[in-house]
Amino acid sequence: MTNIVLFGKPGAGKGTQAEFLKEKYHLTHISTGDVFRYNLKNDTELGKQCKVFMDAGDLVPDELTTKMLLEEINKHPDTNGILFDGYPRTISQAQALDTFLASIGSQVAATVALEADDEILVARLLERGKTSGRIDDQDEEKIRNRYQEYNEKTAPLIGYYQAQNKFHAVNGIGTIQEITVRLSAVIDNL
Ligand SMILES: Nc1ncnc2c1ncn2[C@@H]1O[C@H](COP(=O)(O)OP(=O)(O)O)[C@@H](O)[C@H]1O
Repeated sequence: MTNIVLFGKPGAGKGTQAEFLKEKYHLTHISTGDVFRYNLKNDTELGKQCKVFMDAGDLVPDELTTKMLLEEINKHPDTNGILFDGYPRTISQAQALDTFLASIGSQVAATVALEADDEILVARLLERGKTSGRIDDQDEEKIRNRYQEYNEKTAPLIGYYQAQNKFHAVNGIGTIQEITVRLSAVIDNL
């Protein structure tokens, strides 16, 4: 299994790039944001539990998120590898992922980060909010809160993966195709 973590701030383009990478490398794409939104839309028990956090731009508690993530992974026992998009977002989630993957004889092969300036990303999200219907993309204050969550809770993962020699950063500014090429160069070298 080649498991890859796609890393980056909100709006960095993880979802867009995941669509290309999953085809190219035959990976199973798991987006925690997409799974949460699906549950919100369908008003499931999980959806009810995560709504208040998501609407505010806060992270959903680790326990709930990790339980959901492991259920998603278990749906694909024969996968070639998983492309994680939006998980892990905290050190505790990264540890839970490492423990789980080790228990099935696997590991994270690499974390690939899309880098971009905050101001460009905030503008991108506000633009996306005009058409996506996502409540968390329509209000600048909620967007700023997501960046604060990122800086406090998610940014420490850079050091976590650097310590394992698994962190690779690419420039996230350019055309979609240019960025796919940059990400592919990292993955091809693994
Ligand atoms: N790994 C996670 N841990 C906690 N909350 C998460 C996680 N992944 C997604 N969420 C929740 O879902 C929301 C949207 O996720 P996502 O679409 O990945 O966001 P973004 O576009 O901000 O990167 C987050 O703001 C958060 O509330």
